Amino acid sequence: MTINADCSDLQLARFLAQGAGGILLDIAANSGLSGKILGKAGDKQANDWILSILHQHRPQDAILSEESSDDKSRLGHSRCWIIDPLDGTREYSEGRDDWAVHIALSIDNQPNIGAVSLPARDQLFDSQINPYRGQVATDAKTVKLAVSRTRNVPCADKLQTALNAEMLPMGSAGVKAMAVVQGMADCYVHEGGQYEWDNCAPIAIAAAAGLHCSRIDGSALIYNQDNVFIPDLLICRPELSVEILLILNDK
Ligand SMILES: Nc1ncnc2c1ncn2[C@@H]1O[C@H](COP(=O)(O)O)[C@@H](OP(=O)(O)O)[C@H]1O
Ligand SMILES: [Mg+2]
Repeated sequence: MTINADCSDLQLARFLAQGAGGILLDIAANSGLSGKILGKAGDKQANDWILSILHQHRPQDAILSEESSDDKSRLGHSRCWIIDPLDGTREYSEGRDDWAVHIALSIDNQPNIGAVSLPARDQLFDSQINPYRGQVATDAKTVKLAVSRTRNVPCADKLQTALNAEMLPMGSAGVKAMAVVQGMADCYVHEGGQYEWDNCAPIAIAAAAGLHCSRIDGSALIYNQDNVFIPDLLICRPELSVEILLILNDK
């Protein structure tokens, strides 16, 4: 796979998400590896390839990747690529299809450009996606919540009770965020922590699609920070955001 030297940031993000997805599918199909060893091999090979392309095409830009050490030199840069070469490593290792590749470009701490591939589903999303048009995920009576399939999320339980909502457990932050973008779910809520690479590209895409994106106290999500831990997040249909924020912040 190749890409033109004069490609745009969005074209590059799409190329990286798709190419790394192909590498991950190939390793899963042909390496003979399984379980955690498969996950580690996939993470490393996808990361190495993404970094080699970024070094070639955007040598001046900073990079923050889950799979690379962080010397914090990125803090002096306006432009920082924020990468999760394999989000949903657990699900990938188990041979499931709910895992993703996240490629984001943060400019001045904002999640400006994003591409997320769901390679096992042959899907690719980016931050020039058509705007959200108020599509309804359900029969409009039952709110559907995308939640972690392996982690306890107390605030999702709170929403389920208050809204009589239906839980849709699935792996990967990217998969859950894209479920809301696609209208398969109405809301993705997480607490207990994530890192910038887990949500920067998904948030860039969800925000471009017109969805509400914030921390669960309603404050903004900010990237390329000194501390890359992000305690919680909320992505939901915009017309639900006021009600959901009130429920989440009702003490
Ligand atoms: N409490 C927590 N602390 C750190 N990372 C977390 C976390 N909860 C979820 N994540 C990360 O968020 C991603 C989605 O998790 P989940 O499917 O449980 O919602 C996973 O990324 P990785 O697969 O890249 O490690 C997972 O590690
Ligand atoms: Mg991740």
